[in-house]
Amino acid sequence: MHGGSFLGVSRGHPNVTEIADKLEEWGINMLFIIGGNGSHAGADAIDQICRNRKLLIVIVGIPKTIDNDILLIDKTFGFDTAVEEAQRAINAAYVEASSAYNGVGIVKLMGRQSGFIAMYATLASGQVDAVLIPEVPFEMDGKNGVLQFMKRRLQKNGNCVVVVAEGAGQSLLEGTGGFDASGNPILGDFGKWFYTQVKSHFKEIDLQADVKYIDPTYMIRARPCNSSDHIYCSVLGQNAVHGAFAGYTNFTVGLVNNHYCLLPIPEAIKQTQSVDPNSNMWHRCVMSTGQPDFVSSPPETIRSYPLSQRRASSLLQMQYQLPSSPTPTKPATTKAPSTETSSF
Ligand SMILES: Nc1ncnc2c1ncn2[C@@H]1O[C@H](COP(=O)(O)OP(=O)(O)OP(=O)(O)O)[C@@H](O)[C@H]1O
Ligand SMILES: O=P(O)(O)OC[C@H]1O[C@](O)(CO)[C@@H](O)[C@@H]1O
Repeated sequence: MHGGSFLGVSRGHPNVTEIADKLEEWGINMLFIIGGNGSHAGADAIDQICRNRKLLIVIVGIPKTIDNDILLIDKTFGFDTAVEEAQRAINAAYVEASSAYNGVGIVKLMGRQSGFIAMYATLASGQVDAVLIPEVPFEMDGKNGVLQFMKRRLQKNGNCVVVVAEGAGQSLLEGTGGFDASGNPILGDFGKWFYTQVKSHFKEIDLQADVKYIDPTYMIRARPCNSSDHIYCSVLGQNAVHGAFAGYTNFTVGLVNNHYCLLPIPEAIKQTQSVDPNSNMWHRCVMSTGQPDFVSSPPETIRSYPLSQRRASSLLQMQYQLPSSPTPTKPATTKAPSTETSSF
């Protein structure tokens, strides 16, 4: 087992009409497309052409991306491995930071528009002071800003580890305005920008700090898959073939609430799956770091009572479906929480 893809990867809009032409010319009657949102959009486009031409060609997607950003399915193939490797990078950052005097470790993780890798790796490591993802706005400066928080953590613990997702804080940067060959926006380099800001801020306030920046992104993506992903991938492959031989088309495969399912591609590509800041998982994540909302004015609905209560209350409300209350009360029974609507 090794990482990468022996089939090769593509960025850039292939000509879907030419693809359909070749399928027809070569008499291919099943096409399996492995990849993320873009690849599935391509699969959908090819399916449309095949339908228009009344070609009996089955088009199947297999969700493979470390980003885990495909709608409806619990996880994409590759995500689990990415989280495991990302957690190692966080551990390295923590070891460095905790060994240095006022050590600061900044770890950049992939995820263009979704912070799943950052969120899960943070949860898995338990060594993160703050995590910044694209879905959750934050401020750098001011008393509620990230920099003040980092200073407080340094004063309290003597070290601080911050995880930043690739797509975080784009509103704070000058956008590149460009797009890659596949049409994905080219992002500003938030990780490096953040590192520079942290360094110059501590210099400005005369706080001696040893700031290190770790960018393990391609090492994470290039890793051979772990055992869980290995099994998952095999089952996805088997289900893709079963579905194709059963005569379905324009579908993808995946775990949905822990059940293997076939899903229509048009539904799966309606939008990018992203971290829901109101989800149990994000709440678990911020509970584990203990980070506040890095904004000067939190949304109206949660402004009226303190952070500690707010977190407990929102967790209880979600898990036991209590009515909204500033002072959380104990649920009548302690039976297991009703099933969550999604694994996030
Ligand atoms: N609407 C579309 N029609 C046809 N092809 C598309 C479309 N969108 C994307 N593609 C093609 O699918 C391929 C993969 O797309 P993209 O580069 O966005 O990666 P992805 O599948 O989303 O996976 P990842 O985000 O993990 O890299 C590219 O060759 C891209 O041009
Ligand atoms: O190989 P490239 O073009 O640098 O792509 C990087 C992107 O690919 C991914 O690894 C997978 O979609 C993203 O997390 C990241 O933004």
